[in-house]
Amino acid sequence: AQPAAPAPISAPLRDLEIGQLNFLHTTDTHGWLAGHLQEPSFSADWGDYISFASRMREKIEEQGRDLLVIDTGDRVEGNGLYDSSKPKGIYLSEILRHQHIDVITSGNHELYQHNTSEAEFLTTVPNFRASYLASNIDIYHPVTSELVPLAPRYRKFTTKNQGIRIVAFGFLFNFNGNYNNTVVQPVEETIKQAWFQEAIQMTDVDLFLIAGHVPAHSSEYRAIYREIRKFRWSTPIQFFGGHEHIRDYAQYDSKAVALASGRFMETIGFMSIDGLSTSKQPDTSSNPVFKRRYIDNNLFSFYHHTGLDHDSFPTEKGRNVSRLITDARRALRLDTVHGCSPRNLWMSRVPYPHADSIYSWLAKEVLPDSLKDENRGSVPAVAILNTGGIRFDVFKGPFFQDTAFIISPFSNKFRYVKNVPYEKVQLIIEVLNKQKKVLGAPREDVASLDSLAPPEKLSHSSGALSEQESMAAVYGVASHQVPLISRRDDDSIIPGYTTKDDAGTDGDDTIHFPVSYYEVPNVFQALLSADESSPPETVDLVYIEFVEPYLALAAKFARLDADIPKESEEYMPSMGMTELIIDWVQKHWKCE
Ligand SMILES: Nc1ccn([C@@H]2O[C@H](COP(=O)(O)O)[C@@H](O)[C@H]2O)c(=O)n1
Repeated sequence: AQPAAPAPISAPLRDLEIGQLNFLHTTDTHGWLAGHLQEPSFSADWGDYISFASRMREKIEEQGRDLLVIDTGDRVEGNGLYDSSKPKGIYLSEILRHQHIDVITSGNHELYQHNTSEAEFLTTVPNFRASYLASNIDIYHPVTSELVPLAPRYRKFTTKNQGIRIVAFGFLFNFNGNYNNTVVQPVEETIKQAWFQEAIQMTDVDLFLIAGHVPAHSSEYRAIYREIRKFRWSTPIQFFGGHEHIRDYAQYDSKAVALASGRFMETIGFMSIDGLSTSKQPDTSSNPVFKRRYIDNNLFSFYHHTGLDHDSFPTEKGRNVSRLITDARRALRLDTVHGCSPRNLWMSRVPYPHADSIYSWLAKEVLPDSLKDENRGSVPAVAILNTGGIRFDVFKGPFFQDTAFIISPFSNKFRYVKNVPYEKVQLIIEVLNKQKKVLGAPREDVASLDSLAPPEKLSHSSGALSEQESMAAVYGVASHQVPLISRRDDDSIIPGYTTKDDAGTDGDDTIHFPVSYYEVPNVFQALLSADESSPPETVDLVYIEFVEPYLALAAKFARLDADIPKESEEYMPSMGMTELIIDWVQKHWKCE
């Protein structure tokens, strides 16, 4: 773990059930390779994970069984370790590559920017060679400009000890917010292609392995499942997914399941399968048994599951990688303290608006104080920001350089349109928050207004949680994420994930009591340079650039006669959201 990481807190644990074939799974790590330095439950780093995978492999292989390691993308954007270097990501790929990964795929965040997908193509794909799969992503080659697959479409391999014959794929959900140097083919089209048809109709396959940056419960995975079942009605299928940042498990039939393993290095997903046919014992009538576990990413859990301790657990490679992370964090000055937060500020543990909501803090304090374009003098303005642009909570106490990138990693700029009636702005906000879809939207990604909000909200609208569970979540019953820990006086149980999935309520390795979850709107607004007692007649409509396509459609819906992409200009060009927050904290949150 990192020198500054808090020690994990002991808690009651459920064991892992080792099978014939076992998996460790990460997804949506978003640069959190140092682990969580303010949360004991998630305080292990990528070096510890390397030791964990290696020790688990030793334990499993001693029994003649197999272990595969999977990562399903969104490794970038979301933490100072990735976002604060110039250029972004110069330390991350070197740290990542030391983990042995058997199947690795791309997420949407690897494709938002031109240079991110090129770095993927030129560095991460070669680093992981045959393990990187891209079944539905192409890239314009940086040198030849030819459209080529980002990585191989699929891979057939046989496991080392058991001889399990696997055909593996690597998918991305139907994403179209990518920069124009990549092409993401819709999953439903990809599965009609000859290469996919040939791959799923191969004989001598004991398991189809679908890794992807795709929610466990999703139309994309259902389409793949149906296509495979048309030809292979009884071959076991193991899906690994992500994107919604939740722990989730879907049972498609008795031989086909999907696991999603959370976000931000909070969770190491574990799966085991028993009863598979193998090259040594081909038996098509096998009845596999699937077991899943969501491991809290901390050393207490790792020691328990490996049966090792402080001295026997770490591997040399793991220790070296932890050191690499420490060095990178030092070079990036991520421990620099800009101020001290007087209270916790939550994304979804309190409703919005609320005195302890991070969005209320931004809307009422940070933006009115700091978002000002000198060229606009005292013209009143309303700023519209998507809640999904804010990625994490702020904890009471030191506000580090890293904290700024953790809560606001994206390099989105502000833009504005002049002279917009205040009433129209309010109508636009209502459309963005209340309408499920903007009517007549020309592009699928733009149509889904849920993409403006944090990804966890998607699981509520996509049905990963039942309506009842979703309501329970909104009313603060279901758990979602864990803030700074305080033990309940009466017992050893600490707050944390209490996941409910298709297999029940026993998935989490650590037994927790739940924390509350409230749904947030898609966008929130801040009134700038205005007398709050009476609303202005017209305002500058300021917005964070990620919302532009959605805003343009909502504006049409609200009958605002303006072509927003064409008529808008940069607002306060010198500052992005991250710098603005740092600046505000330095001025307002002195440490005592
Ligand atoms: N430049 C960006 C990129 C993304 N967002 C927000 O993040 C969401 C996607 O994140 P996932 O981890 O779910 O893939 C996206 O829908 C936006 O809400 C952003 O604000 N700016």
